[in-house]
Amino acid sequence: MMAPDLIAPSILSADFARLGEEVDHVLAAGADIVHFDVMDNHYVPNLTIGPLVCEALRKHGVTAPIDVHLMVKPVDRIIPDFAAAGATYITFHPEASEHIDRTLQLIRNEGCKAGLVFNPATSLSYLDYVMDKVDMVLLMSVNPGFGGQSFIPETMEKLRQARKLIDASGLEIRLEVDGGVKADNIGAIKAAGADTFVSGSGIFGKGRDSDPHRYDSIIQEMRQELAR
Ligand SMILES: O=C(CO)[C@@H](O)[C@H](O)COP(=O)(O)O
Repeated sequence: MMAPDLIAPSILSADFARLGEEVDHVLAAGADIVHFDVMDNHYVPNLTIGPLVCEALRKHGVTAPIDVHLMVKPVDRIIPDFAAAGATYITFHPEASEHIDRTLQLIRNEGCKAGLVFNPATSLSYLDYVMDKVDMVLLMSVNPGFGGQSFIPETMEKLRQARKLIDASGLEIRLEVDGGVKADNIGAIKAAGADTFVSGSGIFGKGRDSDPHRYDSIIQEMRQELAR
């Protein structure tokens, strides 16, 4: 049975100068979880935010789950810091770990939910021997590093394959998709098997407009598309 849909605004596209307020607004508008992109200018060609910002959001009063997507290599050293900072999910790329099984166990041992992230050209076979140690499978529908890119259509078939693997496992594993997700394709992405939808520019937009009601209407529109 499919888990309830979760909408996860990617704060990469938020106004960082007003981050707490931006997160409050998207959550008040009906978003379910906060997607938190960590880039190290090494694994990906961009540099973003770390555990201090995650902790600051918790101190600000954010109680919603925080879904930390680590685009960081090597990855293990930073995991305890994010757990201490209040991360709920911690996901990482298999290419960024020398010992995938160990990294997944480390995340769970730190009290967080663990996930593996698949770039568009990364094989789902990385799941083969670790399915029982995974709480989330995240399929990138763009190459990681930047917001505002276009959804790669081949992701639809990969989502169908991942959905089959998850259903066959009988385990409670979320299937998240990230990159180019907007109100006009979210319905088709759900139909392909996703249950967790990351959207950055699709929710925050490019204009960095501070009108919070904009978030109400876009998240409502996404919910309507998901309910079709
Ligand atoms: O991890 C990433 C990019 O590497 C994403 O979370 C982006 O932030 C998604 O942005 P949009 O494609 O939705 O604008």
